Amino acid sequence: METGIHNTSEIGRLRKVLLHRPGQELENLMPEYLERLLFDDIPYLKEAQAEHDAFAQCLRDAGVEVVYLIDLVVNSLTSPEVRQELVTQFLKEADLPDEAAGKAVAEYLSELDDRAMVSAMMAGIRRSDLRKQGGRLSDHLSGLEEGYPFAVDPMPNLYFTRDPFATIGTGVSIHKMHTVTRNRETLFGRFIFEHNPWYQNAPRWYDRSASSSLEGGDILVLSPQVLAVGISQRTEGDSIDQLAQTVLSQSKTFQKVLAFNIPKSRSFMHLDTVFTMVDRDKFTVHPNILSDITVFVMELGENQQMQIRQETGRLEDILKEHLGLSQVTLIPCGQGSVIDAAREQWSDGSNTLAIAPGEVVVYTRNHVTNRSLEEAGIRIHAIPSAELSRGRGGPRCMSMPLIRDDP
Ligand SMILES: NC(=[NH2+])NCCC[C@H](N)C(=O)O
Repeated sequence: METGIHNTSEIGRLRKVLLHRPGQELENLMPEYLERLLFDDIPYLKEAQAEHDAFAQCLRDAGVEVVYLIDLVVNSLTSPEVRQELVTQFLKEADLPDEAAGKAVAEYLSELDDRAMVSAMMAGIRRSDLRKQGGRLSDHLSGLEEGYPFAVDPMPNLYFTRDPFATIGTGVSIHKMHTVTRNRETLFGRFIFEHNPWYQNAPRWYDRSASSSLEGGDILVLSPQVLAVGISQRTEGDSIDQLAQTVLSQSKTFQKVLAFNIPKSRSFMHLDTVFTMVDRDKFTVHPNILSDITVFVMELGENQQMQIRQETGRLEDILKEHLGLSQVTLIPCGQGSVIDAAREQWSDGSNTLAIAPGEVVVYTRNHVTNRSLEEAGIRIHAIPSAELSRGRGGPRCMSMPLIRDDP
């Protein structure tokens, strides 16, 4: 059955990709709340949008069809009942202080058309946006009180479409995110894969109702047979158990999951911040994971029981063994310099997006790593990122492949 999804590798020619153009949610970032909202500074929206438009155009120039998250969500609102269901669940997850606030936000949203409503859900709702109710003076003072100025938090990380859900083969895993702020984003994925006519037939490999966290930056489709998943700051072992059991037992092609144990730190938040695939036998890596990395090899035995064995060694040898490669090229971030690796990994020098075998999108700012890629025979498309980088994500983070050619 056609599911609208076909993603069997990291490097097959990219045909269709999901992006989110940063919106007013970035104008609702405040210094005192940056940490909770997972940002390290406040991007200048106009420039961030210009940089993101350059990213989208770079993909279009390469023949990739770009679709935007807001369009998929709006096209999922196929009836007034579905729209109401989204509003109801959105309000439940908005951490509203009381019933009156819920009514005020519901009234505010009810006055908007579908597109404006979804945009407001993404951007966050300022208390000053809400029309004052009632004839009491106290109702009109609420906006003047000290205190938290938002009725509903913004979702500033939405432009990192890699993470809330992930396409794997012809299906999708919809995630439970490590943080509350990002878990709200996965509600849009639920509605797309439940109601959007293009995608509602996609098999589910994971669901946002799960109890343990899984994020898409930790999932790499290394081949039609092999998935890599990071055990990271954001993704728990229990989640990988569940994902591996479902994918290996229900998909028609995947045979193995490699669970890589990586440092649990903010700068190494996902596997794709330290490791991405740029060609059939070439990878970018952070020097810290080149050797003595531990991987758990997960396969189903004859009785469909999961069999797990632990391997520790050089990443190169692990990849050769499990991908059946005679040789592997590992391209170190920052050309292996401790200083340049630290600097460029922080601005996602390892976080490349392959648009075809040996052809990747990178940030111009990571010039040391970019030079390594070119010296290894990789064709790079460098895009500006002065503002986009402030969210701590790169070209791979900012994209979710919907259709790729097989590798
Ligand atoms: N796949 C990735 N590396 N995503 C990066 C996401 C960055 C975002 N600020 C967060 O902390 O979640």
